Amino acid sequence: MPPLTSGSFRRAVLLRICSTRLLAGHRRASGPGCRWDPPAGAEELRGELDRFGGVSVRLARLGALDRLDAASFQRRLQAAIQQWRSVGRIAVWLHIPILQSRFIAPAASLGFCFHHAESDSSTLTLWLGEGPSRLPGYATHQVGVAGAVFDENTGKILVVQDRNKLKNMWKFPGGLSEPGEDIGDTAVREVFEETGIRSEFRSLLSIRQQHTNPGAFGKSDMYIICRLKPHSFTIDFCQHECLRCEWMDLSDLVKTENTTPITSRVARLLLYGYREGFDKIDFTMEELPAVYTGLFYKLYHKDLPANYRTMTRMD
Ligand SMILES: NC(=O)C1=CN([C@@H]2O[C@H](COP(=O)(O)OP(=O)(O)OC[C@H]3O[C@@H](n4cnc5c(N)ncnc54)[C@H](O)[C@@H]3O)[C@@H](O)[C@H]2O)C=CC1
Ligand SMILES: [Mg+2]
Repeated sequence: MPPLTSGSFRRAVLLRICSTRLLAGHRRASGPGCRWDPPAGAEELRGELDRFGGVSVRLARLGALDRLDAASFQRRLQAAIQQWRSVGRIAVWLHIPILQSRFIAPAASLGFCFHHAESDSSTLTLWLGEGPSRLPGYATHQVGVAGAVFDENTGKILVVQDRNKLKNMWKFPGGLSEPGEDIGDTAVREVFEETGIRSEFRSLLSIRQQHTNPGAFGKSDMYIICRLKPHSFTIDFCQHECLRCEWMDLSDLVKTENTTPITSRVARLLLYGYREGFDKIDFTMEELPAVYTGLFYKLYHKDLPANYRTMTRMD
């Protein structure tokens, strides 16, 4: 390395200080205001800046904390908060691996709250900006999907009675969507798991939204019913979940009182589609590219005539 002149030495020192600040999230990372002494202990809690002006600290990446006790952690976190405040950070996201959960209580005593938890870690947040917190909440809804498997050749619909319910009413087989699973795939999977029937996604028929749902741990519940076409017909139902399972005349499901209001309504919708054409009731699906991200998404809506799809101006 060539010897440093006094000018280049000063630039090198400034560069080092400024890059330290970038790691810790300093707003005024260049220019004469760059001189800065971090409070003792704050340096160990290095975080990454996000594009909103918050700092994200991942304890799993900070090896120096391995042998730290809760009280020492609290002192370091307090010093770090003081530093983040002084440089105008708006929020702190603290990601704590489950095996370092001893750090949760000290963080909470400094004002942190839970944002969410996954199986092996929890994330706590502290709002440092002005006014009430503008941080977005975590997942708000549970998504359940049912399959209305309708055989157009016989006019029969696949229905089950739930084993674990207090009242044994007829309903469509279905269940909770898994993370990353498409709606149609959930319907086909749940129908197969509960009834042994193989089927294919045709359309989305209805969405119910319900809040403070006891079955969703008090959160909101989206219950989506899809129309499926059967590919097999021999029932082999799941004894754990279902009490009964059968192919029922759609007209009987419309008439029966032994069903839930939503099942009854969708049975009427299906009867209307069966008689007048499914295009009257179907929201079909198309996969489209997302802007910027390189990902794809599924879009559901009523059929759009070809001339409207290609329309470039209003005639
Ligand atoms: N209107 C309707 O016809 C009905 C609609 N739904 C909707 O269906 C969706 C959920 O469908 P499910 O068939 O319930 O889901 P699912 O088919 O994924 O089954 C849930 C499984 O978890 C088990 N389970 C649930 N809580 C449990 C606990 N605390 N301890 C042990 N095991 C537990 C159940 O026994 C069942 O085996 C929701 O969106 C719900 O709102 C549910 C029932 C009726
Ligand atoms: Mg189920």
